[in-house]
Amino acid sequence: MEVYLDNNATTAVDPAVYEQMKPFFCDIFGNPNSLHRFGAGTHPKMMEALDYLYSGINADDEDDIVITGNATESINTVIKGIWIDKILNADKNHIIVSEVEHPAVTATCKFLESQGVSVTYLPVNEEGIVDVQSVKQYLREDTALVSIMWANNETGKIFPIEEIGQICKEAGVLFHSDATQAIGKIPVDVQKANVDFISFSAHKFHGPKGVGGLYIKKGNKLTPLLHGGEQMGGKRAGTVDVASMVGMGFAMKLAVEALEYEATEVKRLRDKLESAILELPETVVIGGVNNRTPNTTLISIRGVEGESMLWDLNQKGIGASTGSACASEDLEANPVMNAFGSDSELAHTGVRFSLSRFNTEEQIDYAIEAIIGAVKRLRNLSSSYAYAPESHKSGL
Ligand SMILES: Cc1ncc(COP(=O)(O)O)c(CN[C@@H](CS)C(=O)O)c1O
Repeated sequence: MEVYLDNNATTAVDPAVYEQMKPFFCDIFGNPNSLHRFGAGTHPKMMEALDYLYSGINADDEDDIVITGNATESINTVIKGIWIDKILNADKNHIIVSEVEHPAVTATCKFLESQGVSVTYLPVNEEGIVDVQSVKQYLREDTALVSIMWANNETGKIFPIEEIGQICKEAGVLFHSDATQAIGKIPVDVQKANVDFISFSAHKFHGPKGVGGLYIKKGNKLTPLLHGGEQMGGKRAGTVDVASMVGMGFAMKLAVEALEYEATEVKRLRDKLESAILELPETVVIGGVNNRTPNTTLISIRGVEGESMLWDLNQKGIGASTGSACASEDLEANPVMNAFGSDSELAHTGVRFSLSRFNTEEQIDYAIEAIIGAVKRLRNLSSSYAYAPESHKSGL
């Protein structure tokens, strides 16, 4: 049996999404910017896709949603656009992010630091989220942007976006949230959250890889990352991938319709898997079990190297990860677990399981049996592991 439990890395395209995309490869193939019928033929479904995207995040008609290549591009567009507009060409020079952001945020901020920008990396508390008051505490006269993720890709922890948005609004500071791990898992309402920008990727909610979105609240202007043709009103040059845009829009529609299923059935299967693993001694959920996206659990299993566990599970047809896929290659300690203050040994023991609406009870039962067997086998093989209850910190 094959069981895919790495949906925070990427999801399968929903077959219904694929059906919507098919016509735009060989039949309705015109360039949307062409004035003739072959180009105009793409417009109805492109407009429908935008309607689905706007309603999916409760965007106002006067707001903008720019179709990008992925969340990484959307995030770079916001952070580098603010750098150009508010720092290089104005009097700001400070950005606030959390220390557990995705590398698309942190690496971009590191680049800006190399260009002389001051960046504050807010710590997370024992719950794994940023304290709202710490945002207020670090705001400065020259703060150009606050960028805090909506939900963490490794722990699933949900951040207090509405409260942070209110603080930024009152302070007159622009607020971006990386919503990549929120859309399709929990409700995302850009009006309630007081965000100026959000970023997202279609392949996180059963849309195609290689297409994403950037929400820009009305009244906000950003120097584009990509210059060229007049696509997206000049906000993102380059011929639009029509099939992917249509796919992303339809995936958003289906994802919003499935939020109730995520909150109930997907959560039930995640809890079943997690509870079975927590029956084992010296296991703990990183960040605790509250206030998370319904599909995600990051579990530390003392005495079991994350990579060894993944190899063992892969042999049994199960796909999971030790943390974000983009950090999988390096065998560094998990930065999110480091942020929790976990010791170096523990920081290598995290395994992330992230479910989707396509996982079944049978698959989870199979995975539980395989995981329990793998843990027992690997602990028996470990030269350093001996069950000593007093040695394991409860919680992280
Ligand atoms: C919160 C967050 N923000 C941005 C991205 C980047 O998405 P792209 O479609 O690659 O551009 C991701 C993708 N995180 C995957 C791959 S590294 C994970 O395994 O956690 C994300 O989780």
